[in-house]
Amino acid sequence: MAIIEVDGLVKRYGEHTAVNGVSFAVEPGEIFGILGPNGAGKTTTVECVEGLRTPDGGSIRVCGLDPHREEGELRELVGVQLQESELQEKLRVGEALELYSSFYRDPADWRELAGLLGLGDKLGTQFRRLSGGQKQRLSIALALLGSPKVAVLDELTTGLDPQARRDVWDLIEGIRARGVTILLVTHFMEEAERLCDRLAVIDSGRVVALDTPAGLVAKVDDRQRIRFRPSAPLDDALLTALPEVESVQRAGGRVVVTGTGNLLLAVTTTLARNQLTAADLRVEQTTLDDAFVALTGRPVDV
Ligand SMILES: Nc1ncnc2c1ncn2[C@@H]1O[C@H](COP(=O)(O)OP(=O)(O)OP(=O)(O)O)[C@@H](O)[C@H]1O
Repeated sequence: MAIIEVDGLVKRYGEHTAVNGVSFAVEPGEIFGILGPNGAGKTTTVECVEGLRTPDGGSIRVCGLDPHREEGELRELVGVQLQESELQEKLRVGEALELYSSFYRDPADWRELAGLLGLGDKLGTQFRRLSGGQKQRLSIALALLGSPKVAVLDELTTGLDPQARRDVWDLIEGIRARGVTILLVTHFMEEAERLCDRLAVIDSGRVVALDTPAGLVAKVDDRQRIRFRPSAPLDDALLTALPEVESVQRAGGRVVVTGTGNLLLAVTTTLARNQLTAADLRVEQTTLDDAFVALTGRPVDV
């Protein structure tokens, strides 16, 4: 049974419909991503899931509870990542963890959690003295203090350098391995591809696609492109005769073959049969970026 069920969610701000019939279901133990351009309605959707906003239509169940009506009970089951601005600059890491753990009936051991998140030697450090990555890890620790079944993480790695971002990804995978279901809002294709089991792409308040990262890419385009330099002049007809090949072009001394299926095997076998080899061979496939542009009509804004 799904641990999060969102069915036909509608949320309006005055005349503006920010979320217009969003539906998705998250299975226990999944990392489920919500991806979309700026203003698509991602944050509004997860704020409704967290019980922070009242929907204007549709229904939501999280661990079987209605987040709006049963917010008190939900607090014990759902961990929400705090925004940076919500923590006092002078609060020390240990104080913040102790304070926030007092909000839960059955909190996790905050010292152990700090160790797990690499903050064990920062307990006496004021929030304002932490690096971006440390602040982010603290906000994740705070989201996990109540030993939640579900963690909702919004723009998890925005503002982090590539190494800190990768460290946070490893951390999230570790948290999932402990059985926590994760609902993740993200702008980053690499993050979505690396972390998420499934993704809902939201655009203008609607789900435009819902699939695994690989499924989204395949839905949009399963074509591949191979580039190489042939070891001797090549007759294009050898390649265009192959059922896998759609087109053969030349670019800067290279042959560019576009096609589907097991294109690489078909092309390399044909070359070998004709005593040719391919130098500088590169295979390019449609990426999640390409899929996002095809689905929403625009590149993702960072
Ligand atoms: N409190 C609010 N009052 C009025 N309009 C709002 C409010 N919060 C969000 N909106 C509007 O609702 C739409 C959806 O906003 P939301 O923050 O959910 O999008 P988002 O996909 O999370 O965007 P971003 O990636 O920029 O954070 C936007 O047009 C936004 O301007």
